[in-house]
Amino acid sequence: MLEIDHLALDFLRYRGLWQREAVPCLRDVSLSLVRGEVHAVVGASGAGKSLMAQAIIGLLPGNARLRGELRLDGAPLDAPRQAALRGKRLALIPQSLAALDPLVRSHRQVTWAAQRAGVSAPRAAAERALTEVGMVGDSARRYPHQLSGGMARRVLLAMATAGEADWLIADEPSVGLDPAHRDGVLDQLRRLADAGKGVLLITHDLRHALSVADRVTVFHAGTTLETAPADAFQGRGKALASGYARALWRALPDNDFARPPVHEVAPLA
Ligand SMILES: Nc1ncnc2c1ncn2[C@@H]1O[C@H](COP(=O)(O)OP(=O)(O)OP(=O)(O)O)[C@@H](O)[C@H]1O
Ligand code: NI
Repeated sequence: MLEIDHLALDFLRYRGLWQREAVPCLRDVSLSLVRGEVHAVVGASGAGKSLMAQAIIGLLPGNARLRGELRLDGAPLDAPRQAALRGKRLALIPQSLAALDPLVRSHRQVTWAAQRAGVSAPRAAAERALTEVGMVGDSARRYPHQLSGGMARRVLLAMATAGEADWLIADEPSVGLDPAHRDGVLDQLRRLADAGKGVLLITHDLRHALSVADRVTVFHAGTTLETAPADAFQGRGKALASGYARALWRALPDNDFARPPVHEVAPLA
């Protein structure tokens, strides 16, 4: 089990020449991932979802101050353990396409990821991972600048899966993809969970989350408001505990199409 327990995060920044102040970005984030599940985290832009992903994997900027606790299989997931497990047992599909190395062909980057993870036949693992995301033949040999945004995102997914990690943190893995490829990516995450991996799917799109997730955590202004089973999102949302989660659900076109709750987002104090 991968547990995130009351995580809070501030950024330290200079105010004037001498004074430093802490800018809060995560206030209270708790959720637990289990193997075999797709756990979606849904929330508006700027809510802190990517910071949570970076905190789990241990790749926060140096001026970040983190509180709270991360645990993996009951033991603290501290910085040395994150460094030891990153890319091996714990993989991230980053939100930013800039994570690709501009000077290296796609298939080589995927092979390196498999090598770093220590799999026994990295080339074959890379080939499999690229085929799985539909990058075959010439397209897999391109440099990042020769890829479309959606292709680059699929290469990042292949890099994360080539190492056969047990836990996969997918930060907006289907953004910018056409519907067929988007569904392909979501199906793949589902299959990985069905094969016993733990998958955290970060997305701002509740509909996409509900199409694959077992459980959904609703994230708002640096706080996890509630975690609900996917089937709690039905009807008028009476099974949901928070007004914000209900509002997100009812804002979907198939429901009331109520005004999206984005205007109600309170600034972080
Ligand atoms: N390195 C940083 N230094 C200072 N503030 C940061 C830094 N990274 C992120 N933030 C701030 O933290 C907040 C949360 O950012 P984050 O990227 O986690 O949001 P998000 O929920 O992933 O949004 P999106 O859906 O747009 O990806 C934002 O207000 C952002 O400006
Ligand atoms: Ni993000």
